Amino acid sequence: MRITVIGCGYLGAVHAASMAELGHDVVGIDIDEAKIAMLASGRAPFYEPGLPELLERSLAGGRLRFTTDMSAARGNRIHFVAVGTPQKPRENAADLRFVDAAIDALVPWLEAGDLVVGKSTVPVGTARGIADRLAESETGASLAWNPEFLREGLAVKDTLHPDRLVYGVPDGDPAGARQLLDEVYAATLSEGTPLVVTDYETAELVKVSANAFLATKISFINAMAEVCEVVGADVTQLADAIGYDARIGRRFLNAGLGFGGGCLPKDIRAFMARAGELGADQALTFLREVDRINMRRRERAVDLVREVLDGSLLGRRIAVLGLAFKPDSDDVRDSPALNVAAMLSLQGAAVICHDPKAVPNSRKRFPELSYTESLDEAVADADVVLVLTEWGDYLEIDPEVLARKVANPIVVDGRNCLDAEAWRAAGWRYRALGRRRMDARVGALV
Ligand SMILES: NC(=O)C1=CN([C@@H]2O[C@H](COP(=O)(O)OP(=O)(O)OC[C@H]3O[C@@H](n4cnc5c(N)ncnc54)[C@H](O)[C@@H]3O)[C@@H](O)[C@H]2O)C=CC1
Ligand SMILES: O=C(O)[C@H]1O[C@H](OP(=O)(O)OP(=O)(O)OC[C@H]2O[C@@H](n3ccc(=O)[nH]c3=O)[C@H](O)[C@@H]2O)[C@H](O)[C@@H](O)[C@@H]1O
Repeated sequence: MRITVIGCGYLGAVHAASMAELGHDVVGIDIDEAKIAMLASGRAPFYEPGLPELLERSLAGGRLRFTTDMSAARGNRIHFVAVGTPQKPRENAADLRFVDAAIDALVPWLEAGDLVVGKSTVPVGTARGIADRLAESETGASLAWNPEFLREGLAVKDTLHPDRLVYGVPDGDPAGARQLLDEVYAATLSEGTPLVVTDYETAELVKVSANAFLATKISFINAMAEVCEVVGADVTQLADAIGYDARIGRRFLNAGLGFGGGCLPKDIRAFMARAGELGADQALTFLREVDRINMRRRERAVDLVREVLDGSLLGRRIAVLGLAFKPDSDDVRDSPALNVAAMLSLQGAAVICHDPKAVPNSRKRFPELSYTESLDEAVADADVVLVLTEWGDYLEIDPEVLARKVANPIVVDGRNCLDAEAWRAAGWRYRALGRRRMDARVGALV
């Protein structure tokens, strides 16, 4: 099948390379010339495990190319739209400018029988509006909505082997969108991947409600962490214990700094905004609380650092390990870690930041912070070490070795990811969000 993918960011680049991996003939189109130049030369413009290998294979095999020229869409049968839908400045609503511009640019190249397939995350009602525009264009092209559920860091696996596929198609599916999409995803469907074929609105809502549920689950456990902090209980044991109940499940119950990234925060806000426009805002007021609980975690982390430094941040040397919003990604969009680093710096601390992959993006976002690519340099003479993103590199740190490099062996585990007992045994004062205070030096609860 000849396929266009419009928008080659975290979603689109992986989607284009994965479609080529499935054997299709794919052209990826983006307005960002630098990004396209990198992709065309086989380099991923962001860190995503497995993507460089996919790019290399498909580019060499001639099944994949990249361009900024929309006319390359001509003659293709399927046109995926994977452009950004960020939060509007100073508003909760999604900014649909990029989707509108992509459709405008695509329409002149569409032909009868073509299928435009929305993948971007959009407010419910967007697809029907685009379908109407396509109908007015008299190109004979039609629309399906096929939301994407991939996770950064696992994007290639999630695209090639998703938990489910969802197709939003018009009533009666006159253009045979389902059949075309079944051809696109034939290899995936042959693995028994569950498929939900539904209307546009349900497809759009499946996407945002899935993200809203995940955000709610994280904020639920972080609300429990707040209570644990007050009574001296341990949220990680609590999560383990409730997670054994199959109805609850342990996944997405990791308490800590909360959720960030280019999707969960903006998606729950856009969902609330859309519900408000539809007069259904009461249904989603709980998401406001989910957002607030989430943002409070960042402030709590700053308070905890101040607490372990006996009340004063001024001039104190703080090693921040981890800047990406999650491990195995270089994405710092709405990153809790970077946000905490910036807050500490603003409050007068001498912050030095390390991340295995996200330093360049962090530097662009906050040039005023100090960065290093060397873990040793980051922790040298630190008054406190913060682990804010649970990269594998940090989980492998030997606390005994690290203790010899810092000024004070104090660690704040913002992700509840370290082996607390091992760090305490190595002489560290270990503190974490949502867990009781235990000071190795006095060997008791403090
Ligand atoms: N990042 C992720 O893990 C996932 C993202 N999504 C959704 O996918 C969409 C894209 O997200 P990301 O890839 O993260 O964003 P991104 O910002 O990394 O990529 C968006 C790309 O679209 C390009 N673009 C903007 N206007 C264009 C136009 N008129 N023509 C061609 N290209 C254009 C930009 O230059 C950029 O490269 C969003 O709606 C997001 O919510 C959905 C699932 C997963
Ligand atoms: O719409 C999207 O873009 C994507 O958003 C999320 O994927 P992603 O943002 O890549 O990352 P997640 O693994 O969901 O993590 C999101 C944030 O929640 C945090 N998190 C996750 C799990 C947890 O238990 N606790 C927790 O704080 C992570 O640290 C991270 O900051 C969803 O998981 C994907 O299904 C969805 O496609």
